[in-house]
Amino acid sequence: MSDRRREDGPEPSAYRATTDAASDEGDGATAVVELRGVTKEYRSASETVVALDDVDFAVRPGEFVAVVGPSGSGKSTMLNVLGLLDVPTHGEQYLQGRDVTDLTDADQTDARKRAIGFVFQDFHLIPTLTATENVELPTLFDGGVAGSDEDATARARDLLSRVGLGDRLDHDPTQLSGGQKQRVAIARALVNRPALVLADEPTGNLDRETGTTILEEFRRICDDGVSVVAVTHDDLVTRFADRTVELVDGVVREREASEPSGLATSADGGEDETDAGDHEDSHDGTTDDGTDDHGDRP
Ligand SMILES: Nc1ncnc2c1ncn2[C@@H]1O[C@H](COP(=O)(O)OP(=O)(O)OP(=O)(O)O)[C@@H](O)[C@H]1O
Repeated sequence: MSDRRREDGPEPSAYRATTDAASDEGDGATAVVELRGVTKEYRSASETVVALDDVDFAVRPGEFVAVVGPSGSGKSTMLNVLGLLDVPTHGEQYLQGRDVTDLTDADQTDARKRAIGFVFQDFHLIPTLTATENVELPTLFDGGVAGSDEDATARARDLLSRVGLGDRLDHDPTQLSGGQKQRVAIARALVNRPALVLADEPTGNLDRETGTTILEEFRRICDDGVSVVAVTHDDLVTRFADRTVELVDGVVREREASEPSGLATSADGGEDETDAGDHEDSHDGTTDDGTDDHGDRP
């Protein structure tokens, strides 16, 4: 979590609304989302696959958590459950302190729209809409920004400016680079002021340098109190995350900070020269030499 945010106190968030009172885990921290003893089984006539096996997992406000693990270990299943896109077979789930385990489909959709934004590997932008229209899209189904009477177009433009695309507002996705498309997708994920952003391989289609700019964007989001959970095979993501959890055969375990990742190194196979170390030790918006690495963006 950001030291800067703690020092600065409760500034109004540029990205998200104040959340409802959520459960206190006993250490003063509030879980944005929590799984308690969650098991997810896929049953067919011939077999039952246990994709998640008695998983306990909680994310605090402003925390950036990377979820890694081998193919088939349950990462996508966990992201779908966290995003209220799939329901646990057993166990309990809380969103901002509210028990969402047994919500109706309609209530689940409502909770998802109000609290969760999604970012995908292949951006999922509508090619015939401008960047601004793509960001506005989630608000169109709800008659505006969730829980607010804010003008959706103005909010979309503001968010695009915040992610460095103030000069690309009316471009369509075919006129944008991969990194720019992903930043549009991040702005879209933030439009309804979510407490939680779920990202599925957010750097998967990006080169290392562009991936770094996207991860810096996630860090800025977290600095503003929004939590990010990213499923990834990319070692770079784990370097920017506050912590990494590993799934193996549906069982989750926390990875120690000192533990080697075991993931692939740089995309070109060479030695890793990323500046992510600046972020590992200091999530406060400054690099080790004290310069501001946030540019003039929030
Ligand atoms: N709809 C489904 N029906 C049956 N089995 C499923 C379904 N979805 C996933 N599974 C199984 O659940 C297990 C976990 O799958 P999941 O997609 O969550 O893994 P993953 O870690 O995301 O894999 P990858 O890294 O390859 O995307 C796998 O054994 C998979 O075959």
